[in-house]
Amino acid sequence: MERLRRTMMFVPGNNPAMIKDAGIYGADSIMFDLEDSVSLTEKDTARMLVFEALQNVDYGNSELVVRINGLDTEMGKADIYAMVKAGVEVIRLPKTETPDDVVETEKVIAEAEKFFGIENGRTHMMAAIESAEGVLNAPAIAKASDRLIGIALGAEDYVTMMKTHRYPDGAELSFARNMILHGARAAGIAAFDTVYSDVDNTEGFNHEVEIIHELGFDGKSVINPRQIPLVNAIYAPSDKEIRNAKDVLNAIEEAHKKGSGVISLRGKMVDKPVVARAQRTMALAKASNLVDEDGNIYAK
Ligand SMILES: CC(=O)SCCNC(=O)CCNC(=O)[C@H](O)C(C)(C)COP(=O)(O)OP(=O)(O)OC[C@H]1O[C@@H](n2cnc3c(N)ncnc32)[C@H](O)[C@@H]1OP(=O)(O)O
Ligand SMILES: O=C([O-])CC(=O)C(=O)O
Ligand SMILES: [Mg+2]
Repeated sequence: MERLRRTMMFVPGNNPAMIKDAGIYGADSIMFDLEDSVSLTEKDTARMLVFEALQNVDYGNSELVVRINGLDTEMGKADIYAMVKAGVEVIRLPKTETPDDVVETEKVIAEAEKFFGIENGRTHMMAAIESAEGVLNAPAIAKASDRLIGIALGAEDYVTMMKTHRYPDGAELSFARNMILHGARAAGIAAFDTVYSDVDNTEGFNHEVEIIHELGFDGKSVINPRQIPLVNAIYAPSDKEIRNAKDVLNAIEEAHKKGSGVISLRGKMVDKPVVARAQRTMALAKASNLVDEDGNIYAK
């Protein structure tokens, strides 16, 4: 089963208190930031703090990601070398415009792995897409490296360069979201939605999460621990969905025993894609602590 990445929490790389406690909120992925939440004068300090944390702090099961500065800045190469040395799981490339940006970054990552005697390919990557050119290149970016685990929308930069801003209905992001989602799915990797900056606006946040959940995004970048349970609640399957998924899995097992790959359940056809969706529902239910090992719903 693929790794669950419903929430990826940004943590400013120059904030020791946030870095220290980032593991206690249950984010699927923690993303330490060396880029736009860190001022130029703090870049070296942030790189050092994140390096130390990656080596010394236990973040449990959370996946560890670092957003580096791009290679078009003077920090990019030093960020990559330090994070590879520290053993980061995923390097997030910001403001990706072209597949070449991914390839160039991968080259430096591979160099760094060789330099530190680390197994080639151990450091994974993800690419954030934050401009018109990046959006138009999303399918090619998603296929630019085997190291990529996913691509993500960076909507704050994107709407700025598109000469608009964020609206409650998300119409301004519709094309970018669809390009990124299709690019990711065509490449067989994950798709992540962008941050929602209005931290106190729970209703607006929930509305946005409903939209991206319906579209099929794997998850969303978050900027505050309060946003994590809200995403998880929307991504958690309902009791009805869980019961139906269990019935589907039981029905297909019966069908397989009879040598068939298709069966009817309450008048609806059950076949391979329906089974795959049921398996995903059960995995989400387990990750959300809604069912036991056998898939039985816990009493509430
Ligand atoms: C466009 C972009 O590039 S977005 C990506 C870059 N931006 C970021 O990384 C911003 C990250 N988020 C933050 O800095 C903050 O959450 C803010 C500024 C948005 C809001 O700050 P606050 O209102 O002070 O947050 P809040 O009061 O909810 O904090 C509650 C607790 O959560 C902690 N916390 C808040 N955000 C984070 C975070 N992102 N990571 C880890 N811990 C956090 C706080 O330290 C605080 O801990 P405490 O109770 O032990 O003191
Ligand atoms: O990637 C994100 O969601 C945050 C970001 O940098 C942006 O929106 O510009
Ligand atoms: Mg950005």
